Amino acid sequence: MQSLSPSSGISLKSLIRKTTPPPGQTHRFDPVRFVIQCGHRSDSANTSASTVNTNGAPTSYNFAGHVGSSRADWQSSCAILASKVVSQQQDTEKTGDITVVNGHKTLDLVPIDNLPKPLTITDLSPAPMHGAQMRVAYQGVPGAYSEAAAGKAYPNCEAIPCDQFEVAFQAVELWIADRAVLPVENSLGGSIHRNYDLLLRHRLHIVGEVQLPVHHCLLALPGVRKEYLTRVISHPQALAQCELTLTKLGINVSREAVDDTAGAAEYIAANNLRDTAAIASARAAELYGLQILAEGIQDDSSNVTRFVMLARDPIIPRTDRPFKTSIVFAHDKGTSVLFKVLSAFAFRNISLTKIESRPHRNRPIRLVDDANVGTAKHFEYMFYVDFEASMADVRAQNALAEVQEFTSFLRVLGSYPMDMTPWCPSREE
Ligand SMILES: O=C(O)C(=O)C[C@]1(C(=O)O)C=C[C@@H](O)C=C1
Repeated sequence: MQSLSPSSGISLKSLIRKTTPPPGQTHRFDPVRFVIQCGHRSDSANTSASTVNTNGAPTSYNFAGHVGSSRADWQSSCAILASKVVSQQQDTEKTGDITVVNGHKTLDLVPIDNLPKPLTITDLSPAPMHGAQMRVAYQGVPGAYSEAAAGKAYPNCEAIPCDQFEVAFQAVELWIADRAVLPVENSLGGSIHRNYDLLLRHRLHIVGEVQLPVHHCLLALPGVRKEYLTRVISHPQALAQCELTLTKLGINVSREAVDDTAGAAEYIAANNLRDTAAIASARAAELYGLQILAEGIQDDSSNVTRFVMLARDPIIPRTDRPFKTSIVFAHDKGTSVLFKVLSAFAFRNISLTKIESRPHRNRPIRLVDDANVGTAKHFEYMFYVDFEASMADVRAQNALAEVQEFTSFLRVLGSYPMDMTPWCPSREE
């Protein structure tokens, strides 16, 4: 990955040069790719979601939905799935430059001049850039874990800092970046809900995943001691991941949320704050001239954040290595469909690796009237499921053909190689 140390001084203005996209590609995104609007059908066979990518090459997922044995057999064999809905953590909704979670106060970050500045919404004029080097958008400033994830996903990339997740999505859509690398879940802090919502709102495709061991440090200005601290600032996920350890260290001062971990370090350095510590990476300490007061302060030594890589076009799914597929679906009749959908995977021995539910923003409430007892108000959800199979695998195609029967909306977010990096939790990124 290209270094974003202060000496490199990449200016974001240079990222927005006016060039045209490569031949055969356009700025427009095909909203139908991998989106299947479906109704109920009695026959499940030969349903095909055939689409064309922007290079003109057909990308087709054929859902031939054949169910090989009786429904009663598989319904009983997968009954265990019914209780497996994952509980959710707090939302990390971002608004503008500032994050507010659980009443944490927010801060305005004062940037340091010689580091690349995060893209803002106003930088996003549709002015594409397409060079030989992969440009990868991430949320945060240099030294953020997301920057390390971008480097792990694309080792020789030019990492482009963005001030919001939304901006990273748009940077790819507008050809300012070739890929975005964004966190979706952490082993301690849970899901990054904002990115689930954005995955649905935008038309990018998941083309890969990286799992990054996250090794947090407590950083302060040189000479500052723990006793001087009146507050600890960081990304809300990082605060959540270190809560118990901070208490054990006797640091019972206020916690305040900012947009990203490295941004917290930058803020302390830029404002010469001697009463404030940041939770961030050792690389952030180096970049912003802070000392490490404590290392490895995450509540679990094997703390891992999973990031997804996003692109304008999907990759061709394969079967010669482990693949994962991510889908999102909803149903007009609410959550009763969930068990049926999950059983389509259980029946075919396809393991699920993640289930997430988010409010159905277009139709958040469903009213069910009963003349005798009144009106029930059910909340409506979008369900996100990751499963361990490639879309090139006939089992996955059959499972999705069946899912399509049970759902009113189904979209394949991507089918991509699983991160199979050998387990090395103590390694610092
Ligand atoms: O703030 C950062 O450094 C980030 O990259 C963001 C983020 C997150 O969104 O969860 C990524 C990894 C860590 O889990 C903590 C924070």
